[in-house]
Amino acid sequence: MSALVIVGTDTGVGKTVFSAGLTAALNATYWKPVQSGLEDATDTETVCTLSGVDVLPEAYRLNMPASPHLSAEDMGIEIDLSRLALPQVDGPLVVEGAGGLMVPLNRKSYYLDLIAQWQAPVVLVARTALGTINHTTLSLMALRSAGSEVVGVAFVGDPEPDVEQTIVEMSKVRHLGRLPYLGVLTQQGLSDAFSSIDVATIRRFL
Ligand SMILES: Nc1ncnc2c1ncn2[C@@H]1O[C@H](COP(=O)(O)OP(=O)(O)OP(=O)(O)O)[C@@H](O)[C@H]1O
Ligand SMILES: C[C@H](N)[C@H](N)CCCCCC(=O)O
Ligand SMILES: [Mg+2]
Repeated sequence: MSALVIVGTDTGVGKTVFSAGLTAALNATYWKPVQSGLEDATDTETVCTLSGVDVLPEAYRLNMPASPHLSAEDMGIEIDLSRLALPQVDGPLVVEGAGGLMVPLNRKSYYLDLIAQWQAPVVLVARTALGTINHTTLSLMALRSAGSEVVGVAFVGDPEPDVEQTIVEMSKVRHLGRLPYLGVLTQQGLSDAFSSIDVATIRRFL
C-alpha cells in the first residue's frame, strides 16, 4: 500500500478539488480522516461527485465547521491519533488533511504531527493569490522540520509566474503544475484541467 498526503497552506485553498482530480488520475482510493462540518457536502461527497473514485469512510465526522479539536470538543469527544493510522487498501491511497498544517487535532497534537507519524510523501496545495509566498514557505519549513518527504507544490488559481517561480527557487521545491479556477466544476472539466498537473512525478513517490 502506498499513500500520498494532500495538505494545504490554509483551509479553502482547493485541496478537495485537487484530491478529486489526483485520485482519479492515479486510479487511487480517497480518504479524509477527519471531517469537520457536516451541513454542506462533505469533502468525501465532493470527491465522489467530482471523480467517481472509491472512497473510505471518515474516521471522525464532526458536526461543527471549525478547527477539528474544537468540533470534537463540541461533541464531547477528543480525537485520538491512534485511531488515525493509514488504512490498508489495494492500490494508492490519497489522504486529504483539514485546513493547514498547524491545525490542532486535539490540545496536544497538530495535523503536522500526524503526517510526520504516517511517514508518507506530501503534496502541498497552495493558492497563487497574494499572500501565498509567506504561507507556502512557512508550510514547507514546517513539513521539512517535521521530517516529511515533500513531493512538491501544486498551485491553484490564476497564473502568477513570478510568484510561483520565487517559491520554487527560494524554497528549492518542485512545481507540480497549476490547476486553474474552473467556472463550472464537472468530472470531465476537472479531468481535462488535470493535464496541467505533473502526475507522472507524483506517481514516482508512490
Ligand atoms: N480549481 C478550482 N476551480 C473552481 N473552484 C475551485 C477550484 N478549487 C477549489 N475551488 C472551490 O473553492 C472552494 C474551496 O475549495 P476546497 O473545498 O477544495 O478547499 P479545501 O482546501 O479542500 O478546504 P478544507 O480545508 O475545508 O478541506 C470550494 O468551493 C471549491 O469548489
Ligand atoms: C471547517 C473547515 N472547512 C476545515 N474543515 C477545518 C479548518 C480548520 C482551520 C483552523 C485554523 O487554522 O484556524
Ligand atoms: Mg477539503
